[in-house]
Amino acid sequence: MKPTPTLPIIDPTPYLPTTTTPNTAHAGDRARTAKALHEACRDVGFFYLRVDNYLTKEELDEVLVLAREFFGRSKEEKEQIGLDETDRVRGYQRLHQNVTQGKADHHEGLDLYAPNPYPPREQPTTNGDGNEGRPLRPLEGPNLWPSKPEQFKPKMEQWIEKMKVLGMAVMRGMADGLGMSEVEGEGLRACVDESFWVMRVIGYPPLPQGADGISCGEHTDYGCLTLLHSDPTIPDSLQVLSTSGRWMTAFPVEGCIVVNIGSMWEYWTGGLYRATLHRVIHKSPKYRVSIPFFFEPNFDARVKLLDAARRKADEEGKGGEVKDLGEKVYGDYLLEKVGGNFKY
Ligand SMILES: O=C(O)CCC(=O)C(=O)O
Ligand SMILES: [Fe+2]
Repeated sequence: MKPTPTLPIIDPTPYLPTTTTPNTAHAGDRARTAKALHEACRDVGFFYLRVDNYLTKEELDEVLVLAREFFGRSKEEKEQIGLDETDRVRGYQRLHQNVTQGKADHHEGLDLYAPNPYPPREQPTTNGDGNEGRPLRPLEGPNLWPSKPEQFKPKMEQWIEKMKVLGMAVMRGMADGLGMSEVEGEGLRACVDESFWVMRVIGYPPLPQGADGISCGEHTDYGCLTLLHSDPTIPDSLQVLSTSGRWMTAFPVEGCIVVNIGSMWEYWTGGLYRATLHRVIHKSPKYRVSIPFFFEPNFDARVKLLDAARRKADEEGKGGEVKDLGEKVYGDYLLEKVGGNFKY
């Protein structure tokens, strides 16, 4: 018997763009989705998002197959696109190179980001031998793509485009869920319409037998929405901390991805919505792959308490729980965070 899902399942279809623009979904369907998003973000910070109306089974499967194929290639080949080859943030990270709270994680990965976020500046002076005179700043370099498997880059690029649209649809639903006016919704969307997205392709070898290890240490995500697609055949790896303080397993549900909200939503809602702690403990014998896509604010977005969040909290008798956490420029926050992520 299949276990009952521990998280709510939400259908974003009424907010997805359709061939008839704008989406002519029934207002009642939108309201149901918006309410479900609000409750999930307020109560758990995690939910399942139905994507089987939006992505074919083939699309869902092929990116995982390509990820698995990439990790199956030789160490030398993978290290050719290692983090050290560019801005020390984009690229391949070997097993144990990623660190969470000072401890090495038991996974390897490939990190991809939206293009260079910095305004153009003068070309670096050369140091006489034709080499550039200054190192790249973090995030300044190009993404490093594997040349094999050949379909990796084009298929992942298609996935990125699909996830951007999906992220925006969820943001529309969340704006309605908070009771935002049309103008307020526009304001929120203007903070994410050029999302400085991040995508990680992660490979988890099983933890050594008998070890009490952790594959990815407990953490909250930094940004806005994490859209996580992982191997549906591996039941019990991702764990989410429930409000009662117990770890619960977010096992994969067919036709769904797992979504959680990051710290930026805490700034937007003064803590009404929570970025929930989660971790990965992968013990089963099969190598696990997962592809979290982080739909983040624009690099220069100024994130601060939304009036709508205050109103909503007051309406629900939770006004006292909302704390103005000040303003964060998303890109600055990201740079603070990525600096501590790796052991070089
Ligand atoms: O691989 C997973 O299931 C989760 C990964 C994760 O939490 C992260 O990369 O932030
Ligand atoms: Fe995470």
